[in-house]
Amino acid sequence: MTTGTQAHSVTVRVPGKINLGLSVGPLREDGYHELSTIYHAVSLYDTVTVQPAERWSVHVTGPWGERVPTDESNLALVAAKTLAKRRGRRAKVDPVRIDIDKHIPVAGGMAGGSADAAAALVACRELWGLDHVENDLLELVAASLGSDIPFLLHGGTAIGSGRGEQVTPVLARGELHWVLWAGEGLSLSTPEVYAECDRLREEAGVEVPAPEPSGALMAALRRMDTDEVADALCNDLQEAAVSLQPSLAEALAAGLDLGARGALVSGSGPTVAFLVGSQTEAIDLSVGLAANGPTGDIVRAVGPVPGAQIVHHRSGPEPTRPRTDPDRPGPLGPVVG
Ligand SMILES: C[C@@](CO)(OP(=O)(O)O)[C@H](O)COP(=O)(O)OP(=O)(O)OC[C@H]1O[C@@H](n2ccc(N)nc2=O)[C@H](O)[C@@H]1O
Ligand SMILES: Nc1ncnc2c1ncn2[C@@H]1O[C@H](COP(=O)(O)OP(=O)(O)O)[C@@H](O)[C@H]1O
Repeated sequence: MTTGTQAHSVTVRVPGKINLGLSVGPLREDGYHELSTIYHAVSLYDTVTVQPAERWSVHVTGPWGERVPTDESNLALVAAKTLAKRRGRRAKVDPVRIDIDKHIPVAGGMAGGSADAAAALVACRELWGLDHVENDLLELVAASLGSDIPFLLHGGTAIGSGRGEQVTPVLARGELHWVLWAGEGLSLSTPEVYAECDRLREEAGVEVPAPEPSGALMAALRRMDTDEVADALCNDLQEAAVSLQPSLAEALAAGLDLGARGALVSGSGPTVAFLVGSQTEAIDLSVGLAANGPTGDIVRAVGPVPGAQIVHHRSGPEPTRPRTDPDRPGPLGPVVG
């Protein structure tokens, strides 16, 4: 898109995700597992702001800020630098300072690092005026950096296949209400959870079939019937996550006892997602968990919500109004108002 004036800063809001279904196939030769997953973006957001600077840097604030690396390994910084390399010969780009306001649990199975990477791609494309970088190229760059990143460009509810990087939107109407629980001091490494899943399967001597989307879950989403969705929630990584972090079993049981319609570990965990029927039920469950559940951070959220969206673009001395309606699910990439 053409901005006319040089942008001084661009702010992008990006959601975390849960996996409503996660079917994990056999280990591939490249070290990844073939997947069929149903991603679902929820209203727990990080905010990523980029602005031109003398040198590349990243600064992180917010409740999870202290757990995020600010060195060269930060995924938002990696994403920005990768886009800078892929910009094409004529486009000139300056280094950027990246500010992340971190609300998505770190190493929690909600793809927070991937979310920041997706946000950095959308923000830098806008800041640098890379109108020629089409969504397809942005998706390619995203996929090269992490399996979950392309989904965070889309948001909504979508099937992920391949290693998770191939994303197809699911037509689902209505809203689901969630209570998210992130246990105090808990974190799990994604590769370790996949490895534990392989180990448990080998130990049980099970033949691993090709992954496929759950028909029951797809049907429940078409009807958007909360109880049907609750019954169809499934995650092949849950057993492995609980094996590595046994306290998760207690958290899952506590939420169900306190009235959740359904419960599952989000992706590789350890965040637990509880499905409830309404905002009132979400408040009741949050209060119940805070009073009687295991210690952790408790957040209410709804889904689906759109992926990485520009919410503020400062191109002159005065801040401009938000350019998008961040609550309206939209197509891939920013929607210019
Ligand atoms: C499990 C999931 C479910 O959505 O998310 P999280 O729970 O981590 O957020 C994803 O598959 C995580 O995706 P992401 O975190 O982007 O993983 P990547 O950086 O691509 O890969 C990190 C490592 O995870 C393992 N991996 C990842 C994806 C996949 N399909 N098979 C794998 O075996 C590999 O060991 C890989 O080296
Ligand atoms: N911007 C970032 N936000 C969060 N984690 C990041 C970021 N950049 C790099 N990381 C690293 O990525 C790892 C995975 O974090 P995250 O994406 O939050 O979890 P998950 O893979 O479970 O969804 C963390 O251990 C952290 O060190």
